[in-house]
Amino acid sequence: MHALDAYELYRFFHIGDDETAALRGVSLQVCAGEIVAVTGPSGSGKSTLLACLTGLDEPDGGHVEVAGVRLTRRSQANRARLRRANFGILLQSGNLFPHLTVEQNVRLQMQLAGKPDEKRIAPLLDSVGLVARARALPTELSGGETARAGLAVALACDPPILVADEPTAEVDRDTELRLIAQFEARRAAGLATLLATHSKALAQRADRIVRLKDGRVENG
Ligand SMILES: Nc1ncnc2c1ncn2[C@@H]1O[C@H](COP(=O)(O)OP(=O)(O)OP(=O)(O)O)[C@@H](O)[C@H]1O
Repeated sequence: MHALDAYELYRFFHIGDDETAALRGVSLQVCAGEIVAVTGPSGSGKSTLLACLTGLDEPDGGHVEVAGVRLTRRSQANRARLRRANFGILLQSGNLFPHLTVEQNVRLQMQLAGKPDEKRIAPLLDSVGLVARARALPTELSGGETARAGLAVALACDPPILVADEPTAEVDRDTELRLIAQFEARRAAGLATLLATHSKALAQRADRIVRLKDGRVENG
């Protein structure tokens, strides 16, 4: 059984009379212990795909299964329950509460999942290179630091599936290597990781690359 399965996803956006087909029949699978990179030019549908895969957006066609359970076409509450149980999510819209520090955001995420673990917070922040910024508020972070703080929140409960949009955006080479090590540790632990990225270095370390172009998988 796959950790994550998407079948023939379609997503259309309408603005006035204009229609954008953001996803046009995208299928993909991610197994436990696998890192999959989604690449493609700006506007090819990566973020839309990640939102549909995590149930934050509803595809217009096709469906998504998480650990063999259908996620699509369920109530918001059911989707939220499945999301909480299965995913750690970092999307471009961000996942940080603005009035809480980085450390407090991570702690809250653990508490919400019913898995408080004070001892894990410092090592987790260290693994994303943010120990020195633990007490900073999101408004005090750079773009790259914000992405890494969001990644720490997404990783807080060792989710079975990590879905991250541009997790290494705006980071230097050393920090990127540190984040790659984090994803590889997930692979070794048998956890699934799906990353949308423009980074060649990151994509090269994935087990598989899914290339999107104009809402379709190019190499499927
Ligand atoms: N809420 C929306 N309303 C209208 N159009 C949208 C919406 N979200 C995405 N789109 C359009 O759908 C297409 C795919 O967008 P998407 O953000 O998924 O691409 P992307 O590959 O993630 O791009 P980037 O690499 O720049 O983040 C684009 O043409 C975009 O303009």
